[in-house]
Amino acid sequence: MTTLIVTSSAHGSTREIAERVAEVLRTSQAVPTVVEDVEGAAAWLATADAVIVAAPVYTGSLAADARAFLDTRRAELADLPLVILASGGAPELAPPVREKLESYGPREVAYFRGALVEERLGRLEKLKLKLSRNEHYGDYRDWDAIEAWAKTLSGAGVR
Ligand SMILES: Cc1cc2nc3c(=O)[nH]c(=O)nc-3n(C[C@H](O)[C@H](O)[C@H](O)COP(=O)(O)O)c2cc1C
Repeated sequence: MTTLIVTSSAHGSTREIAERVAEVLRTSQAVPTVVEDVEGAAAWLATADAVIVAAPVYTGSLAADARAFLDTRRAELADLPLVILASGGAPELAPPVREKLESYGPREVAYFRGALVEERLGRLEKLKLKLSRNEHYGDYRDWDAIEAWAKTLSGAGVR
């Protein structure tokens, strides 16, 4: 039984969340877990017994590459327990984003605040942030909550 965590992470903070979830699954849940960037993840789908897609919200939508993965792999994902973990700067996941993510039929959509480090961003990204009123600079990742959530995943079919 292998769980595949598919991650999209332009600036690395979602990848670190995915790695922490994987560590909890492996060590305290004894679930063999692979973390793969979204570009290389399709090759692992055939060996996966459950899939977690971990991706950030950018300008009001899940990262485009993660959405493309969910769209193009919809048929394969329909046969597997699927969990979506979104991360973002806002305190809550915006309802339209949650609604869109629920449309992929996951067992669960989880949301955790991520990290937004000004020095890592380009000019255009900073401008987009300003325009979308998402300038929540800081590291808001709640590692205790992330680890506690990872321990509940067997309830969502991750074993
Ligand atoms: C250009 C840009 C747009 C963003 N838009 C949103 C948004 O609409 N909603 C939100 O909650 N967070 C938004 N964020 C914050 C990111 O989702 C957050 O910083 C996330 O942790 C980044 O993940 P990463 O380090 O894996 O790239 C945005 C960040 C950037 C750089």
